[in-house]
Amino acid sequence: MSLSVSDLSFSYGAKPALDAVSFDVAAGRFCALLGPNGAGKSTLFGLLTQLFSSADGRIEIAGHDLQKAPRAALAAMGVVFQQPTLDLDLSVRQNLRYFAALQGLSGKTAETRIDAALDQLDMRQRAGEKARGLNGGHRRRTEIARALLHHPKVLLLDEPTVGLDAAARQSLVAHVHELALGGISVLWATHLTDEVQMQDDLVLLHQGRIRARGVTGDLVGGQALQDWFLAETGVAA
Ligand SMILES: Nc1ncnc2c1ncn2[C@@H]1O[C@H](COP(=O)(O)OP(=O)(O)OP(=O)(O)O)[C@@H](O)[C@H]1O
Repeated sequence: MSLSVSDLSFSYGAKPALDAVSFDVAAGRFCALLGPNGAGKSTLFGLLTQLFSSADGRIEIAGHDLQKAPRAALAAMGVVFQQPTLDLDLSVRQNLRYFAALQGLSGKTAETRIDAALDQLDMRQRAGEKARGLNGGHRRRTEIARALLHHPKVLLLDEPTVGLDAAARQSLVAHVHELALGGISVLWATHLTDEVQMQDDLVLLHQGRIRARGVTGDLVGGQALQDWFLAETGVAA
């Protein structure tokens, strides 16, 4: 498994936010982490990225234990956080070059990887433009390209479509599904059911617990995902 989470629990003081969460994402799979506001998605991302840690449970990334071998585990992971993190005064290519340098990539290797990543997100023709001039969808695609430069095995995205219009959302969802088809494991956190496709893996998180997991089409059994989600959580998507 590229990403494996076992028995993970976390509390903010006395307040439990995650309770014995376990799931896996295999290579080449798009896994939607679906849950209403407050479900624990951001807490899980915080643990996966080591913003904080928990003594309860285990996280493995590409076979590396995040507690015991954090450098190897984190090196196998690309992350797109909920809050945008581009430098708006730099061009798309400069934003990627800076990140490549942080990863120890420079010269021709860096440029080749930057071109390849921009191609994957259909952003190569905009490489020279300042990030400030891009719309929200193109900014997000730039951030995803940047997260791919070090060739991670796992890509984490925390509600990446927040603030985007419907067309940009749809395009981003399609691009990231294509990345999964290329072999990377994707964990996509969202509270929006229309971002999930029937062939995707789904982890339904509600009030810190996993309520269901499996292939989306199998879980919903012919219902619309939105109706199933409402029935499972009592919250409209
Ligand atoms: N710093 C914190 N201190 C105390 N409680 C917190 C803190 N951060 C989150 N929580 C609580 O933990 C629970 C899980 O929150 P979390 O932000 O992980 O959920 P989420 O699914 O990401 O929701 P959202 O979509 O609103 O970000 C919620 O009940 C939330 O109120």
